[in-house]
Amino acid sequence: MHQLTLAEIARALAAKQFSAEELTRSLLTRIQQVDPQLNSFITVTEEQAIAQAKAADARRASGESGTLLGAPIGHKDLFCTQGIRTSCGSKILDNFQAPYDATVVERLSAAGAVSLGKLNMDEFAMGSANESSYYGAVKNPWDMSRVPGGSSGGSAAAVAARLLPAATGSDTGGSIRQPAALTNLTGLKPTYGRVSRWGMIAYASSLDQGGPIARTAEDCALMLGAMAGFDPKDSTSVDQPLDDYLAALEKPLSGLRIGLPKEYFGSGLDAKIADAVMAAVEELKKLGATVKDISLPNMQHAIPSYYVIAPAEASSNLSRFDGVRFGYRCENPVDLTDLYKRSRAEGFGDEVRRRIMVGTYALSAGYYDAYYLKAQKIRRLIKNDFVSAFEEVDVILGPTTPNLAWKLGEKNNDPVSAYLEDIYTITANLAGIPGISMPAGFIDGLPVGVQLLAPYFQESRLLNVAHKYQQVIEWHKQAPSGF
Ligand SMILES: NC(=O)C[C@H](N)C(=O)O
Repeated sequence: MHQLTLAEIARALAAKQFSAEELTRSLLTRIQQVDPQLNSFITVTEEQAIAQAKAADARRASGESGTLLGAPIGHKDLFCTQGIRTSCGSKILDNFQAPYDATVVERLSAAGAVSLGKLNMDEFAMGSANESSYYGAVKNPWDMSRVPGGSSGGSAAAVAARLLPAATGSDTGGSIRQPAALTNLTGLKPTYGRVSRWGMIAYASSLDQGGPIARTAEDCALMLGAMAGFDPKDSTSVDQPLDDYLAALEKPLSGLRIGLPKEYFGSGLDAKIADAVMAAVEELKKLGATVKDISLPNMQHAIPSYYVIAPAEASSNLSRFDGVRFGYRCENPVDLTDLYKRSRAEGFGDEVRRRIMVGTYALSAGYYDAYYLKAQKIRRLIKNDFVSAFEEVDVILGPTTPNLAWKLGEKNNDPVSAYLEDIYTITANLAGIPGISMPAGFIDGLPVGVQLLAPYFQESRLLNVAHKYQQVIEWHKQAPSGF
């Protein structure tokens, strides 16, 4: 059962090959057996999952038939879940139980999805390796001595290891696409504003966006259909009609114009990854696509501007964790200042503290214009690059990451080298456009991802291209050995 995709599960449940309860119980047993080595879950919600599965079976018995009815999923542990710990991978929220469900959680459960638990992540989504979690590093099922990517590393590892067919993630600078690439999965970052951020703990509010991680584009379409849509509770949510993501999957690719930005193939890219990416381009050409060389001239400024904007927004967002209102409080504070200082110093990990300090500095009087404002101006230039590129092409294609999954601990003493791993993904967040990563082969047994970017609100186009590609290649069907 654990090898089935969401779409296959939907068919099997409809054909009564097994019940949602049977499926849920079998996956819960598998999680119990397999996850201790991987560490992909922070909290397994066994009782709630069985109750939800029983409810899904009852709904089906009374005539309902939604595609996600009874489908097992997991949530990145930054989506608030009522009465269940939502830790954000941090000690400071280790004791936090949200009083409400995030809109994404609510929508998926209304569709009948069964949540098996909360998935590990980099602390406050800050990281590309899932090593900054208070709950320990997550392992990559393709090589247990390597990282699964981050910050949605628990979501990626759990889906790659067939503990779950799909999971939610969030992407501020690549956190859905990069772990998907490093674990042979398909991960979609929707347009900024497409998926509600209500109840998704904020890291960098002008960049954060929730989205799905699954094995196939078809499954991402199923998930997105339930997750996306206008939410009056999120002021950045966009009131625009949803596409029929499933119907769009089958559109032929003849005439599709693909842009290959020269900046995505420059120095810093592993040559073998470049070859795998070009092999994917050849497959897409066979399906009728045409290819054009393009340029995104301001891409070189993306990392520096992101690493000003994201920490600046984080320093503001994370000021609410003060030891007073909720979360961790230090023992025996001598006065209020001591309470703030020690609760935050003891509650946050190194990477989060580093970013709060960088962000606070960037926003401080006298430096705002020099850093934050300048970074915002660069951001506009990056956006304009995409707008002009999309006048000539329908999608932009390149590698998702410059390197393969690295060894656990390898970049711990060099945060900048980890920041550089986001080079190809960050621009989509700065511009707000959607992006997808899809499996495109292996190098020395490690997965390679190809990234596709599209104009605003064209998630259906991305899912369509990835789906058509997945019908002619087999990469996404490969499972890590032993799983
Ligand atoms: N959250 C993300 O999208 C990951 C990115 N590597 C960051 O640390 O900001």
